[in-house]
Amino acid sequence: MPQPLATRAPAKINLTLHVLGRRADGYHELESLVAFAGTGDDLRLQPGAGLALEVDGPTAALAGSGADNLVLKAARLLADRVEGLRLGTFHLTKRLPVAAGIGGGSSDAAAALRLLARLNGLPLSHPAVQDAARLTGADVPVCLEPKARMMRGTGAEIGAALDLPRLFAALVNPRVPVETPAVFKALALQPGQRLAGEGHPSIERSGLIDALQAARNDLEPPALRLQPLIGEALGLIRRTKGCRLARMSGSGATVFGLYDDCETAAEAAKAVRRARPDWWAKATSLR
Ligand SMILES: C[C@@](CO)(OP(=O)(O)O)[C@H](O)COP(=O)(O)OP(=O)(O)OC[C@H]1O[C@@H](n2ccc(N)nc2=O)[C@H](O)[C@@H]1O
Ligand SMILES: Nc1ncnc2c1ncn2[C@@H]1O[C@H](COP(=O)(O)OP(=O)(O)O)[C@@H](O)[C@H]1O
Repeated sequence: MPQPLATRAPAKINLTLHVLGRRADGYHELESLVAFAGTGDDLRLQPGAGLALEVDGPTAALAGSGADNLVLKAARLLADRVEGLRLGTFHLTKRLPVAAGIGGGSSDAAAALRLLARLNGLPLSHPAVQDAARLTGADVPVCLEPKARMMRGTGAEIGAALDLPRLFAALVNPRVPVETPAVFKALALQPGQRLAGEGHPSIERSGLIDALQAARNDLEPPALRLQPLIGEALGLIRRTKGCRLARMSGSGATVFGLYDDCETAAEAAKAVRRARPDWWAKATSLR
């Protein structure tokens, strides 16, 4: 039997997320600095006949293993574009909270495309891989090669990988799902409407946290209106010792705190777990 292939599907964190406006087709134009966490899901592919998916892990039931799992959606979209694509059985170990603003499903889909590309000798720059990523979901292209970079447009315009210093973070999710379309809808922009706001600060290696402080997540206010527990999570993170910045990722509900070193981030995650043992809290590095 051929050896299984394996890859990590790291959590995606939007360190910033500026909404520039809404396009005529209803999608929103974004400018977002995206980074990836040390924590994530794991995906294996056992090459073989047909396409199948098995899912286990703490959040498996929430992600589901049916045809609408983004792993299968991405694999099908690639198989539709590459004749004779070698497939097999995927095994997903699902740990990330679902519908959480950290792109777990998108990262899983991107991981599936990485494994299929490796199995079939396709570069990730291959048009079929790029198209399958874009058509699976707005966040999938940035997850294909998970390194910190700027993401623009609706998500398809991906900047070069950035050489940023490692950031130390605590991620907190109050275990309430927040649906991305509902948050964009609650922004209440009309098609064609632009959102006024300071431009995105330039991102450089030095003074990174200062630049992040000067930016924002425009989805935070509408998400907070829909799910007030996000405000509670932000308050809790903000009060942890050594917190340099507290912000929501993506469309929520996961929030993150940034710290100067990994011990302080670990202490913060511990403090959150003590205060809210029922929540998901994890210390991790971002890059
Ligand atoms: C908000 C972000 C920020 O990175 O992340 P998450 O909160 O999902 O992690 C992404 O833009 C989400 O990407 P993704 O979750 O892949 O979105 P999709 O499934 O393609 O789209 C879900 C819905 O969100 C809205 N949507 C998405 C992206 C975008 N630029 N404008 C939008 O208006 C649309 O209503 C769309 O129908
Ligand atoms: N592999 C997967 N992991 C998580 N969610 C998935 C997956 N496949 C499909 N989904 C569906 O995609 C939706 C968004 O999930 P997810 O990617 O976790 O959201 P977010 O990007 O907000 O963190 C959920 O409603 C979930 O049911």
